[in-house]
This record gives sequence, structure tokens and C-alpha cells, in this order.
Amino acid sequence: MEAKRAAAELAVELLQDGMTVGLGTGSTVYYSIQAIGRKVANGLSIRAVATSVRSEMLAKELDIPMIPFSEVEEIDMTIDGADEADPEWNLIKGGGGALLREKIVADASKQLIIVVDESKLVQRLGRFPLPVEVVPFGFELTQRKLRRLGCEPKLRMSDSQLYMTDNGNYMMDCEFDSIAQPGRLSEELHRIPGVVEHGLFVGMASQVIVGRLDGTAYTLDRVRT
Ligand SMILES: O=C[C@H](O)[C@H](O)[C@H](O)COP(=O)(O)O
Repeated sequence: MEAKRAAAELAVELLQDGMTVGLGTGSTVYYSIQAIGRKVANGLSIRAVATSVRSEMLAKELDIPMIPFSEVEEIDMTIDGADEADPEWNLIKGGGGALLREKIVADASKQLIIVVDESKLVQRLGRFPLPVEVVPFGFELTQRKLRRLGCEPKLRMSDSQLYMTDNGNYMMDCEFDSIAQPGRLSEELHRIPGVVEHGLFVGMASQVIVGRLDGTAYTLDRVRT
């Protein structure tokens, strides 16, 4: 908890007056949204868009000024979590089910700041099952096509019900041994018609902030290949 909070709060220090801010989703960004709420109460002037219904509700409770995504042309900075980050700052996201809106918001953002604790750092992506959002129509066929990419795709459940995203889609959690070429896998996933979006964020992060258990945080050095 202290590690998540440390990363989340350090990221919020990057915000400046006048910014349009993207609010990510998850238990790490929760602390960022809380910290933004405190800064807004103390006079920080920003407007925000959320990547999920639950982040939007939290932001509204904290009186963070929200604008509809339809009114946004460009987002200055988005703060979001991740399930894994590799040394090149490639990510797996979507453990909390919000990957589609997160990717749309990240793509519209000048800067994507990722906040994680040290347990999320990996040398190679794939230990965490890759979330893939699929349309309900023909999901069995989509599942078979995903399996042909070398993974075991499991339909996500929640309280014994099929998990449904904020967008009315299903989620397949795809277990790979490891992901050697995230960029290539991303392209292959996009070729499957039933796939709406997947949780690989390749080359999108502008910074990865890592929290330690002792409550300190640092920016991960980026290895370029
Ligand atoms: O769909 C959810 C998001 O991608 C989250 O940012 C990600 O799962 C990390 O969440 P947490 O900070 O709770 O580990």
C-alpha cells in the first residue's frame, strides 16, 4: 500500500495549473486521484476526464472538475497504473477491466505517466495474463483464434457471472509463457475481428514511476533497444 501511494503521489507533483488531466483506473491510481482531490481543494486548477465509471465516481466525490471526453481535444497528462512494466516501458494493462478507455485516453494524451509498485517490474512481459477485450458476438470463435497465438485465453468471470466491461464487452485473460515481441503480438491481436482492444501498451508511456515499500518512489530508467 505504501509503495503504491508513494508512486501515485509523486506523479501528482507533475500536474500544473490549467492542465487537462486523464485519470486512470485501479488501486494505485486511487491514491493519485485522492491526492489530486486534495490539491484541487487547495487551489490547483485542472479539469479531468476518467477512464472508468469507478474513477469518475471517485473524482466527482472529491469535487475534481470533470469534463465529458467528447469535449476534449487533447489531454496534457494522464496518470494511470499498470499490471506489468518492462525495461523499455512497455506495459500490460487491463487487470481492472478498463484497458479500452485507458488506451483511448492514453492515445489522446501528450504525456502518459505510469504509477506502479516494484512487484510490477518484469524483464519480459507475460507473467501477468494479458487482458483482451472482445465483443460478445462469436466470442467462442475469438477465443479459438486467440489460442492459435500461443496462449490459453480464459473468459473473465466476476461473482460467478461473465465479467462485462464498461463498454458492454467480455474480457479474455490470455496466459502466455512470455511475450517476446509485444509490438508484433499487438498487430496480430488487432487482426482478429472479435478483438476490440488488448492490454499491451507498447511505446505509449512517457514515464514509469515506481514506488518502494519504504514509501519512496523513483522514475524507472528506460532501456532503449
Ligand atoms: O484495467 C485496469 C488498469 O489497467 C489498471 O491500471 C491496472 O490493472 C493496474 O491496477 P492496480 O493499480 O490496481 O494494480
